[in-house]
Order: sequence, then C-alpha cells, then structure tokens
Amino acid sequence: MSFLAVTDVCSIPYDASFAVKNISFTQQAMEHVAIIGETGSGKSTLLKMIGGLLQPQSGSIIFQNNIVRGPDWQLIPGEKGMAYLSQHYELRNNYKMEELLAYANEMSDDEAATLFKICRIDHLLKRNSYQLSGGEKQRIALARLLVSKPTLLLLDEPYSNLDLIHTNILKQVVTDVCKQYNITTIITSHDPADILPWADKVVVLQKGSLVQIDHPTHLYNNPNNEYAAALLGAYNYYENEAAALIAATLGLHLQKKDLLIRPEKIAIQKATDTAANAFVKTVQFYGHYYIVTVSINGLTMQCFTTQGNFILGENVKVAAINNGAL
Ligand SMILES: Nc1ncnc2c1ncn2[C@@H]1O[C@H](COP(=O)(O)OP(=O)(O)OP(=O)(O)O)[C@@H](O)[C@H]1O
Repeated sequence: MSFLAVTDVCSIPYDASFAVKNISFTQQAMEHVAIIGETGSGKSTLLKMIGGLLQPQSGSIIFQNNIVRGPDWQLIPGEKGMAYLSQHYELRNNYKMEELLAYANEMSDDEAATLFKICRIDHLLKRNSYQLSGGEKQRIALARLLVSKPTLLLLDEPYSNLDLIHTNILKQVVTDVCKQYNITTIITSHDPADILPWADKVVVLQKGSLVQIDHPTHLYNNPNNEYAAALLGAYNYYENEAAALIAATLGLHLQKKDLLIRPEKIAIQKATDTAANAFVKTVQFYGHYYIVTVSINGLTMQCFTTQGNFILGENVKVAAINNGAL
C-alpha cells in the first residue's frame, strides 16, 4: 500500500478552458515527489486537491489508507497529517512570532525549541511580521505548519520569491526538518535547480494533463516531448531534414525523425577552414560556463563550454560527446 495514491484525479473546471485531468501517481513514505510544469499548468490546483483544500470533480486520493475528503465534505478544509504551504502564505500582523507559532503547536517546549533552531528562526521569535524579510517569513510559515506534526508536507513553489542565498537556506531547512521528523514532501516548481538534485519522482503537467512521470535523470535524458525537455534545461531540437543534417554534422546515427540534444553533449573546438563544420554566432558568459551558439548550414545550435576564447564569426568543429548519449 502506498503512502499516498492519487488515482484519476480531475479538477472541477474553473472555466471552459482549464481543468486538471486524469492525474495518477503514487508516493512512498519519504519519497521526494516534484510536480513541475509551466505557469498555469495546474500544479497548485493538483496540490490543493491532494491536500483536501480543493474539491476534485472525480478520482480518488488515498493518504495513509484514508480517503482524502475535499472541502465539500468537511467543515474545516484540509487533511489531518498534511500541511500545505501556499505560494501566497500570509503571516498575521500585530502578533509576535512566538504567539503565532504557539497557536497550532502540538509539540512540547523542548521539541518546539529544537524545531525553531532547525528552521533557523529561534532568533526571530520576539519579532512582529513587519520586522521580517521574505526569507524569514517563509521559514516562520514553514515552522508554523510543522508544529502540528504533519507527515506529508505540500510545498507550493516554496522558493519562487527568494534570492539564491535564501533559497539555499530554505532548501537546507526543508531537508533537515524532513529528515529529523520523517516528513514526506511534495514540491511544485518550474525551476530545474529545485527538482533535479532533490526529487525521486517527477510528475510533469502540461495544460492540466500528465505528460510524464519519471526519475529526474531519466526524465532529463528521455523527455516525452519538447515541452518536458524545455522545463528541465537548455536543449537543441530539430525535425526532419534539419534533424538529419545536424545528426550527420555531429556524427550521430539518427533513429527517429527528430533529434533532441542537450548543449552539454556537444564538444566544440576551434578549427581550420577544412576541418570546420560550424561558425560562432554568439558567446554568452554564465559564470561557470559559456553558451556558444553556432551556425550549421543556417541552423543554430547551442553548445556549453568552459572555454571563453571563442570569437564571433570564427570557424569551429562541433561533435557529439559519447554519441550524444545523455
Ligand atoms: N480560483 C481560480 N479561478 C479561476 N481560474 C483559476 C483559479 N485558480 C487557478 N485558475 C486558473 O487555472 C489554471 C491553473 O492554475 P494553477 O494555479 O493550478 O497553475 P500553476 O501551474 O500552479 O501556476 P503557477 O506556476 O503560475 O503558480 C490557470 O490558468 C489559472 O489562471
């Protein structure tokens, strides 16, 4: 029996144009699940249905052997044992943080003190919400959910409003609390950096429908469509004659009518006129790597390289690394 089983779940359409349709997946205890998709693809809608905060039209959600009942069936929406951190969480004004945290607290004083330390908010308890930064508010909001001792944490784009420093702090906090308290987590995001190193299972949504469920490595290397490829990072995509031409240039055997190759799978080097098969169109600096865009018979292709000495217009040779295998 799964920890969570989502079966054929459909949302009640908000209007004629959008509904989440027939989503099924399972989650084991402590398995990290990420729900990804472009903005408006239905991530929050699905997460709220899982949390019992939004009534599904059909399908079933079973959490730890119990049916999750939507708000139509409960006086106070929300499933016991689950905690949902909204993208648009709000902390009440005119309360000290310690008062706010005391409200739903099911922990002993010692347990709560440990939690606040792990959440890195122990120095903020005497403050009011207007005295906190966005990252601090986010950690308080998380701690406020955790004092009710959930076993499943639903995090709706938790890092979307934070800078890199505070994102990294919150990621560490999430990792630490989940490990310390055996909390299973689902995160929604559209940022590959939130998903690829963290998730065990990725659920890809497009316009409310399921595109793919996969392990991040397999998904990154074998996306079911161009949309799924684009969500997880840069890519080059060609069809028909263009695919054949690029495959021949890179030394690849084309097995289908289209070709998807990630930029890091292409080696690029300076070349004499006779050895060259491309020329440099643009060079962009990204800190620890460069993106060099080359032209091959009028087709463009992105290559990642750590070499910053390519010159616009110069001839280069490009080739697939390891036969393009990802
Ligand atoms: N309460 C609502 N009433 C009407 N339409 C809604 C409502 N909530 C969401 N929608 C619409 O449903 C679609 C899916 O929204 P949802 O918030 O689930 O997407 P999302 O993938 O979480 O997006 P984002 O990444 O921008 O948060 C969008 O087109 C949105 O405009």
